[in-house]
Amino acid sequence: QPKRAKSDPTLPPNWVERMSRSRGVKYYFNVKTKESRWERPEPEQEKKTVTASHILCKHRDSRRPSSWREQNITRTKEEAIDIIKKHRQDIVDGKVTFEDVARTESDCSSAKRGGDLGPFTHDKMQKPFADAAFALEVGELSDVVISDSGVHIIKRTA
Ligand SMILES: O=C(N[C@H](Cc1nc2ccccc2[nH]1)C(=O)O)c1cc2ccccc2s1
Repeated sequence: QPKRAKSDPTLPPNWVERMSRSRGVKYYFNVKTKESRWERPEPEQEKKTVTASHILCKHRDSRRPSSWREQNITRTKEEAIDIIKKHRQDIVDGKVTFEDVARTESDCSSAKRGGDLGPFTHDKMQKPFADAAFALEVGELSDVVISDSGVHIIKRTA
């Protein structure tokens, strides 16, 4: 559904506007919980999630230049970008599957799950990563994405 504006005039589900006869002013009533309140309830901030997997190649300037596969990561960011581009090409050429590459090559602990991060809302991941993941269609593979953790490619799965 479309993103709701902060000043959204509609009310969240089950809430109705009523008039208080005694005070002659509006109040709000939840027809489900029978709760009533004077202040207008805010529309729920939509909790849209996407489910995605990724392959991460860390480098020496990564936030944590260490991983399950390499105790002290010293490659440069440029080298990490080249490595991720090669993985992406192999996946696109059908030489390997995304999950198999993630399992052996990803510097993220999600490597154990074929790179699967599970479902997440936009606010839960670093912005560049979240922006890229939320821009993908289901099944789509991202371009190279740079975050403070390193260099990623992302596949949206749901
Ligand atoms: O932040 C994680 N792992 C970091 C590396 C990393 N940095 C990320 C930044 C954005 C998205 C995924 C990312 N993974 C690490 O292992 O140093 C996560 C691991 C897992 C494992 C399962 C599900 C979610 C997550 S998020």
